[in-house]
Amino acid sequence: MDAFISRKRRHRPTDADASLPSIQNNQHGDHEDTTDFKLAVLASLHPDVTQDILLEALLSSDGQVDAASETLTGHRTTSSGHPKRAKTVGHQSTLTNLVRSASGELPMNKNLTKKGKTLFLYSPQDIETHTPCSIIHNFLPAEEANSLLAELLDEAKTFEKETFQLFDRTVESPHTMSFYVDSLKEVEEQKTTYVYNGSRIKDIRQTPPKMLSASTKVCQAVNGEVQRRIAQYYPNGEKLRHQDPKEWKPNTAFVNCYDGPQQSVGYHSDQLTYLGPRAVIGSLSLGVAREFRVRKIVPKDTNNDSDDTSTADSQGQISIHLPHNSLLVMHAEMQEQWKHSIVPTTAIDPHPIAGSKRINITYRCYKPSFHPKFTPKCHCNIPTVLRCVQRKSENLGRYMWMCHAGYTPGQEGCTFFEWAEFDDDGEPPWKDKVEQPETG
Ligand SMILES: O=C(O)CCC(=O)C(=O)O
Ligand SMILES: [Fe+2]
Repeated sequence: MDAFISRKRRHRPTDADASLPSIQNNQHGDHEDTTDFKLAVLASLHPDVTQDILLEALLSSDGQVDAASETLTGHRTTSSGHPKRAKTVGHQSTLTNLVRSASGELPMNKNLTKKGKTLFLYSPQDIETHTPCSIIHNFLPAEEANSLLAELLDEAKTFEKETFQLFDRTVESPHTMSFYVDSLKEVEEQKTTYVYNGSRIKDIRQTPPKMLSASTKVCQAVNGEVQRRIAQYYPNGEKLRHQDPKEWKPNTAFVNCYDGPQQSVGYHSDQLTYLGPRAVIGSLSLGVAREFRVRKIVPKDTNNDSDDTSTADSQGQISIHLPHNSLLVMHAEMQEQWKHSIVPTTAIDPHPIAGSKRINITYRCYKPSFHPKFTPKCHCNIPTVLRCVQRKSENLGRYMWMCHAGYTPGQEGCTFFEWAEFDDDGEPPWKDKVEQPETG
């Protein structure tokens, strides 16, 4: 997984400030001082406390993270001594029949979530109709899924939590992870060239055999799903602007391990720096089933107070059930406009092989033209991070290159900011300098 959170920059006025959009942090990515960011901070400091309790504490502390944290330290458990339980209002249903229009068209934009509510979806049809994701259950042959799970449980014994600097504290991610590339040469290159939140990832490994062979199947399935998505859901059956028309070929993966029901990852969008705009991600779940929550990012200056319940607002969320051996495809509209998370829960059904653990592999396609030797460098001489304006209507959807050195403990960032431009296929202006790998 990418850095699941990054610290808020100390504000220093810049020339770009006038036009600087308010941005969101994300995993392998971005937040700033949004409620999500504060909730993620609190979740890191209080991993045993449920999201709604965190939110309550934050609200009663006027949005002050430190004050909310103190409240939670005093009230971590109920009088019975048990951690407080979520009071999430949820409902589960098969919605397909309910929402299909008379013409049989799939009403993609008719979101059914409502402020403060969670809609639980299980069927592939419901999931692809109401979220930018599609899912394939029982993806690998059962034996293959089990042996891949065993291989990764073994790997996960030595996974570590990611640590990052947050104000004066060093905070740990609420689960463990490692990063995989397919060859030793790429391991070396990652160690010396690629930058994540201003520093290098320490634990980079070579993809083990079963994960590598699963990757071939993931590749085929994801490309099939992408083509189907374009044909069935996108306007005029055409790919999105900035979406890469070429075959999606995974060459890197974050493997996450969630050990027990309380391990989680906060709301984030995945970082696009090395994937480019409109990225597609294939996410294979193994072991204990968990809930994957998604929610649409609503620009801040949009009026969210209306009673229009057909529009997903910044609070309403959709929960996608991710059982063992399911492949979730996050499509090209996901990272720019939606956030996702794995929420802590109070109970799980143990898995016969994994016990209380869930393993998740997010297969990604790092693109040659987004190699850090090509992307803009900031004044600190560090390759910059690619972000998308997600919250402000002004400049919504525009991309920008920014310094991310300040996210590393002990390091100060600079004020570098540059709008990022891409052609219709998501290629940057320097694409002609880049040697493209052979396709096929
Ligand atoms: O565990 C999951 O399903 C999601 C992980 C994730 O969001 C990530 O690695 O970026
Ligand atoms: Fe993610």
